[in-house]
Amino acid sequence: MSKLVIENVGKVFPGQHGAEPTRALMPTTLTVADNDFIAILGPSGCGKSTLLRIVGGLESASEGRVMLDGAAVAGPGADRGFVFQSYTLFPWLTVQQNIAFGLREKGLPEAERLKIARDWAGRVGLSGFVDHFPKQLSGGMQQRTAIARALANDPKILLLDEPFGALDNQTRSLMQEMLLGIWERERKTVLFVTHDIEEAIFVGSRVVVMSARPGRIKADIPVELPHPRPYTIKTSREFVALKERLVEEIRAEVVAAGP
Ligand SMILES: Nc1ncnc2c1ncn2[C@@H]1O[C@H](COP(=O)(O)OP(=O)(O)OP(=O)(O)O)[C@@H](O)[C@H]1O
Repeated sequence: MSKLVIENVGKVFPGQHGAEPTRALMPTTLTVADNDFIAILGPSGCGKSTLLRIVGGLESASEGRVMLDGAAVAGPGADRGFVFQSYTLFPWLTVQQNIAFGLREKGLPEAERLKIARDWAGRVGLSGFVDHFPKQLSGGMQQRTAIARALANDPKILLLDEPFGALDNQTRSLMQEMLLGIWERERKTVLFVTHDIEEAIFVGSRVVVMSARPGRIKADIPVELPHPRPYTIKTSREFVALKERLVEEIRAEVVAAGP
């Protein structure tokens, strides 16, 4: 059964101060199976974030509808876990308290919230940092915390918008492995927006390529690399062939998008 159905979802932003409206997203249809890991690639401004924000209920669609487990999405909710590129932790809370934060809404007693948070801190490699505050953490550790916070709530779907975009290459690579490891163990349904072709192939079970603005889906390519995927898979023949194909797809769109 489909976990998520995005049905002819489009977005037009009204023009500000008499300007023309902006079409950010052409009517787009995408069906996501339970436990799928969809990487969404596309040139800057093609509407990737807009699509993700509509699924997250942070933005309303101008047309079409989003169904999650058969129910229409009508706003934000704890059944969707969001992680953004910029660090969004509460600076006055520790790592453990940040991870536990969303669990309040579930009405769990504090001891249980903190236990779940400690467990998730361990799963993202932050066991020794539960009492640290965000300003004491590197960017990578802050994003580990944000991912743990999103997952601690046990959402139906995880929505990641360039979560590793601000990290250096080495950290980014470690974060990809961590996220993929969690997915391989826990089997979550994930929508993951990225600019990075290699990242999309490494983590994704499908790569969806969007066209230049206003975006629509121009290719939907299964990644048939086996799991578990060690980072060395990035130099395998299959990986390199898929990367070459995607470079061509994206290049055409970046050229079409213009400077
Ligand atoms: N609130 C808004 N009001 C008006 N226009 C907007 C708004 N949000 C986004 N847009 C426009 O919609 C288009 C799509 O934006 P969006 O951020 O979804 O693209 P993106 O593919 O995620 O880009 P990037 O990869 O650069 O983050 C862009 O032209 C953007 O300027």
